[in-house]
Formats: sequence, structure tokens, C-alpha cells
Amino acid sequence: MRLNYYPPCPQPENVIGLKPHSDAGSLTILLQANEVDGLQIRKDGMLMPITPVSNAFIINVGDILEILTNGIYRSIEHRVTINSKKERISIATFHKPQMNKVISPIESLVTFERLALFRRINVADYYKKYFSRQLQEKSVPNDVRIKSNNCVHKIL
Ligand SMILES: O=C(O)CCC(=O)C(=O)O
Ligand SMILES: [Fe+2]
Repeated sequence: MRLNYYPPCPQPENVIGLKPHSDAGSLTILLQANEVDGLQIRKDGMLMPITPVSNAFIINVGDILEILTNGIYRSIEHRVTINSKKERISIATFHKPQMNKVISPIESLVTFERLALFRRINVADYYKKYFSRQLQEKSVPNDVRIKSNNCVHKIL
């Protein structure tokens, strides 16, 4: 679980609360706790604001769910901007497999029509790769994603 605190800044255009990223885990349950704007997602290439709704959680698909579903569920790129007057608080709960497990696309979702997009990887190694990079757009580490011309019909 992570508690995010974003202090106000009189020049919000010069700062960023949280750089664009997708969450590493399978699902994130997010509460925009004090209902201040700032969260944006990238949809069809455009950044769009997610206006807080009272007593509602946001459910984010993370990179591990994208891997497990062989890309059928796509993780979502998002970022947080800063408000000029109001502080912002959010609470994110990250759900993920245990560190000693291995993840790969679910076998029944790998077919000749839908080749494997991701390699098999140990969860601990996956997180090591994730955290050894800067937050950047969609986050599935490159060497977990299989290059499109090398896609396979069996999980590696
Ligand atoms: O503060 C937010 O609304 C989003 C937080 C977030 O993306 C994260 O903690 O990964
Ligand atoms: Fe996030």
C-alpha cells in the first residue's frame, strides 16, 4: 500500500506529481482520498483527467495482468499533476503475485492466432527490473516483452 501526498505548488506547470507510468502489479485499487483533481490517464494517445467520485475506488490494470492475459487486458499509463492551491492525497493498494512465483501468459491465451507477447519470468526478478528503471510511460521491462517478429506460440 502507498500513501501519496502531493503538496500544492504556485507554479504547477513547472512540476509533476508523479511521472507517467503503468503500475507493475496485477491490479491497483486507488482512492483519491481528499477528492482533489490531478490524476490523468492516457487514452487513445491523449491524456485525460479522472475526476474524483465520492466514495469510489479506481481500479487500474497493471503490467502483470497484461502479461498474464497475454496483452488482452492492457495496463494503463497514468500520471499525477499538481494543484496550485490544494494539497492532494491518494491511497494506492497494489495487488501482485508472491515474490517466489513465476509469471507468464496463461497457456490457454497463447494460440497460433495470438502468439505469446511476454516471456516467463520470476516475480522477484520482474520487480528488480521494474524498480531498476525510472518511471516511464508503459512499464513492462523490455526484455520481458517478446519482439513482434519473434513472437512464439509456446510460452518461453
Ligand atoms: O495519486 C494518484 O492518484 C495515483 C498514484 C499512483 O499512480 C501510484 O501510486 O502508482
Ligand atoms: Fe500508479
